[in-house]
Amino acid sequence: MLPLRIVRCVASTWSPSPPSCSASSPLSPASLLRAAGASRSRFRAMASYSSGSGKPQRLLFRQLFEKESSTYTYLLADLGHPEKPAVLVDPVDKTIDRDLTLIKELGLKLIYAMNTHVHADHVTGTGIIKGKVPGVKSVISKTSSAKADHFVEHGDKICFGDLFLEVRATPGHTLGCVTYVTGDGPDQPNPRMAFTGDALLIRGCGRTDFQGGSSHQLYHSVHSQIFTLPKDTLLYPAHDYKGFSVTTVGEEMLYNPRLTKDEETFKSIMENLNLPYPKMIDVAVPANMACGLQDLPSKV
Ligand SMILES: N[C@@H](CCC(=O)N[C@@H](CSS)C(=O)NCC(=O)O)C(=O)O
Repeated sequence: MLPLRIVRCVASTWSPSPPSCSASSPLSPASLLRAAGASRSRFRAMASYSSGSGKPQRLLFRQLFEKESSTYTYLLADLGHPEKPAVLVDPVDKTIDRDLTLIKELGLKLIYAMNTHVHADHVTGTGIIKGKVPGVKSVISKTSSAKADHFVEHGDKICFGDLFLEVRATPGHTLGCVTYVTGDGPDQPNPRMAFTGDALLIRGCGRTDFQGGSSHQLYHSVHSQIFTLPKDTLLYPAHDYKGFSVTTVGEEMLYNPRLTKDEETFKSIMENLNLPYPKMIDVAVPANMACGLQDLPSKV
C-alpha cells in the first residue's frame, strides 16, 4: 500500500491549460506531468468511440453493466498513445472476466482499476483484477480509509496516456465518495464526462443513511462540484434502476426531482426514502474496505 499520490494539483481550481500526461511509465511524476506535445495529426487517424462533437476523439469509451446490482463500470483508454493505456472505473467482481476479455480484444493496457467509493451493494473487482493482470494499480480516495495502491484526493489528476481524469471530492452518499471528471483542455474529450459514482444518479442521487452519509454534504457536493461543470457535461452514474444510461449537467439541473429542490426539502426527501438496506451490505462493505481482496496472490 503506497501513500503515493497520482498527481497533486497545486490548487483546487482547475488550470485552463492542464498538463498533459503519458502512461509509458504511469507512476513517474515526469511522465504524469509531461508538457503537452503530442501531434494533432496523430489524433486525426484515431477512431472515435466517444459521443463527441464530430471531431475525431482519441478517447475510447465503453459503458458496461452488471445486472444483479445494476452497476455501471466504465472503460476509458487513450487510443492516441502507442500502449493504449486504459482505466476501469467501478469494476464489479462478477463481471471481471467480461471486462478483461474486452480489454484484451481491444488491445488496451489496463493501468488503473479505480473506485468512486466503498460500495455497499456489490464487491468491487479491483482486487481480483490486480491478481489477474500484473501491474494494474488500485485507486480509491484517501478519505474512504479503504485499502488500495493509490489514494487520491480532491484536485488530483489520474493520467492514462495523454488523457486524464480530475478527482473531485463529492461526499454525502459516503464520506469518501469522489467524482472522476475528464480533463479540461484542447485534446481532452469534449463535451466533458463525469463519473459520479452514487453522488448523482440519473433523476436521483445516492442514499445518505449509512457509511458516513450526509444529506447536507451530498447537496453541497452536487451543487458545488457537479452542477458547476459545463451544462453539456455527460454524467455517468455508478447505478441506474430505471433503464437510463447517461444524462447531462443541464438536464439534471432542470429535472432532478431531489437536487433541484432547496436544501431543507432535499433533506426531508432523503430522510423519507425508506429504502431497505442493500442485500449485500454486510459482505460488500468489509470486502470493499480491502478494495475487494486487495492482497490476493497474482494469477488467481
Ligand atoms: N436494492 C439494492 C440497493 C439499492 C440501493 O440502495 N441503491 C443505493 C446505491 S447502492 S449502495 C442508492 O443510493 N439508491 C438510491 C435510490 O434512490 O435508489 C440492493 O439490495 O443491492
